[in-house]
Amino acid sequence: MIISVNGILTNDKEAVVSVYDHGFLYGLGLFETFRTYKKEPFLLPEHLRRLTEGCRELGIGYEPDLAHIQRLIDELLKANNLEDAYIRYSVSAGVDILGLPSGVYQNPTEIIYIKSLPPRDEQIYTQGKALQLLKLPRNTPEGLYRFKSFHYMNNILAKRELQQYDWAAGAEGLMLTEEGYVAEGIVSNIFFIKDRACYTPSLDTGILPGITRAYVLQLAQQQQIPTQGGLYRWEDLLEADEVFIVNSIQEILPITTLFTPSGQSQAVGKGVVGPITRQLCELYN
Ligand SMILES: C=C(O[C@@H]1C=C(C(=O)O)C=C[C@H]1N)C(=O)O
Ligand SMILES: Cc1ncc(COP(=O)(O)O)c(C=O)c1O
Repeated sequence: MIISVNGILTNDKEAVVSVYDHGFLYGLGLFETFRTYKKEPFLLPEHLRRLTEGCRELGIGYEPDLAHIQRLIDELLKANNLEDAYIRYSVSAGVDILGLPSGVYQNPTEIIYIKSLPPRDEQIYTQGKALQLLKLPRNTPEGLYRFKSFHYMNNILAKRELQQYDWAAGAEGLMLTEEGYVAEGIVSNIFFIKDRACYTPSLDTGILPGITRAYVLQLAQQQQIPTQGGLYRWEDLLEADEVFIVNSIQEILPITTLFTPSGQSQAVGKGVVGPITRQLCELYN
């Protein structure tokens, strides 16, 4: 694939970063993952805003420029002959001393990855996916709130646990906080519907403030569906009428089966994709 490294289109097999890049040395980097629809990146300003705020907090001297990124995305789509693509826009802190930094990172490394998207599985929107409760708790954020940082060890350990559950092939893994509150999926935020109201874990649980989470909350509010962020337990999902998960690549994914770590399973509501989930899926994008 052709990717962009500091604005230069590069064959991904030849792209290199320094061993002194603090993204490599200390995981000090942020990224945004989003998709394009017929060459148009979806919710790009919102992604750039989250990236800007993270760079500011971490002292990475980098300010995303919408026109610059849009131009690079256009070039990458053309170079890779794609229209609907998975884009990962990464900014690492860049080269600095061997040791923790003391000031602002002045030479960040900007990398834009691109890959094709898997074919859309229409069955998910009729039959739904499974959600596997994991034993591994969600770690606490790096700072006062969670960055979309390179630090995905907790997520990767969660995926390794998920792979132990033979019955959960294709499921998303769900992590709880240390206190036992519903947090988020390995790569998704979660919602549930009860008595026609829409609930999602509060950002106070330390979850990623997902771009799609915010967008879906807006969609629900525009449809006069009551929404609430709060502290919820696994039992709330067991008693829910509908459950779905969201992220910028997979959009809104209905959940119709819940699994515990012991393999016990339960259908969500009537065991079919619920009406509000269907309504939000139809409204998405
Ligand atoms: C982990 C990445 O991005 C996340 C993964 C997905 C996905 O697999 O569907 C979607 C968006 C992000 N939550 C990444 O490395 O791009
Ligand atoms: C842990 C986690 N939560 C939530 C999300 C969804 O975030 P977004 O809607 O910004 O893609 C992701 C996706 O990157 C994620 O990795």
